[in-house]
Amino acid sequence: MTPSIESIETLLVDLPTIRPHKLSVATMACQTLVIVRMRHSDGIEGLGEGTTIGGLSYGPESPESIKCNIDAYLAPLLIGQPSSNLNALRARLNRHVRGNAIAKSALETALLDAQGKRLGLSVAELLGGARHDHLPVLWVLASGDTQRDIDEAFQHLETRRHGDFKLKIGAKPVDEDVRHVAAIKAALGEHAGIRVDLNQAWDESTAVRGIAALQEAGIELIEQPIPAREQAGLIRLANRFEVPMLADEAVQDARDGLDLIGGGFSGAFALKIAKSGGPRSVLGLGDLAQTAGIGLYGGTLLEGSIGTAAALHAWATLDEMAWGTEMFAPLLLKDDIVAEPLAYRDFGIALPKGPGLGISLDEDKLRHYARQ
Ligand SMILES: O=C(O)C[C@H]1C=CC(=O)O1
Ligand SMILES: [Mn+2]
Repeated sequence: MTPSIESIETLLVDLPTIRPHKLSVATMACQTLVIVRMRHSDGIEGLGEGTTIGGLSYGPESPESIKCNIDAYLAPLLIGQPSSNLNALRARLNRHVRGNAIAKSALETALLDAQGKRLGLSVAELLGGARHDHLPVLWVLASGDTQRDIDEAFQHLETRRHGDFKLKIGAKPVDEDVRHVAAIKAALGEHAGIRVDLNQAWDESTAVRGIAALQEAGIELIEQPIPAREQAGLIRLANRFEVPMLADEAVQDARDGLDLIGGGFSGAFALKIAKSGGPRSVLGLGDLAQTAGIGLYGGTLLEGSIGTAAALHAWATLDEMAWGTEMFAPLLLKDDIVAEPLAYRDFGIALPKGPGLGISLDEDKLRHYARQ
């Protein structure tokens, strides 16, 4: 008998961060994971996860809306359906629910995890097979303090945990941000690549001034300097400067990718399972970018170990990513809810092995951190 989806449980899990994480849109002392436990009639459980950053400050979904919209709208569309046809289930969700890509990503992840466990295959194998079993991972310096960021960077270089760094800027006046970035770049010299992420903080004329100074300081990549909807502005900035632009919030899915490529964008794309609706859905944008010769970057919405593993399985199926990945968030959290933490070493992370995501829950930790 073909197995069917029996129940879908969602839990909000609050994990403290090891230090305040400061972005232009929010300062985080805690990350909330929306954990999905999807049970099937053959006794198999699939795990999924959705996250965002700072409640509603990053985008239109919050942890609470992800949970509520899964419980009220998405789960009822899946319960009772055959478990194994991911493409039919994706189409069903997209037909009846607009947007809500993070909620859909958590469900798509749980479906893939269950199917992998059922067939004895990893999620990467279900997606066509892994081309890499170790992916580079940078660290995000966002303590808000220049010297603390420099100390953090040297510590990660010495222990060979991270070799490149991304700086979160845009909350302070341009000149102050540029001084902060230039001081970190000067301290690290040629030891490490330094990129910045503005999270849409600047308008275009501020961006022209700021990027000129960042280029001069030796910064290698400028992520989402201006608002997501200003795609034409991002294309102009990419054409104006030698330092490449990385589209993040501006490129949610393949449709956005097509618009940017069609408009002559010459920078790189940040992929995120959360933006595109899951580890299978994100590959549409990945394939489009690779066809168009656009460099890729494996992005995160600061997922915990389950969401991070899901993204790694997707990234592993692609050609080598020109800009590596930022799948560091489990290390930003003080504790974990999985039995075996992900293995970070040699400036990167190992693709988890075993069927499905290759991840299992620590039930005690989950109970401890789950919101009542
Ligand atoms: O890139 C983003 O916009 C979101 C995220 C990724 C790293 C981080 O610290 O925040
Ligand atoms: Mn970003």
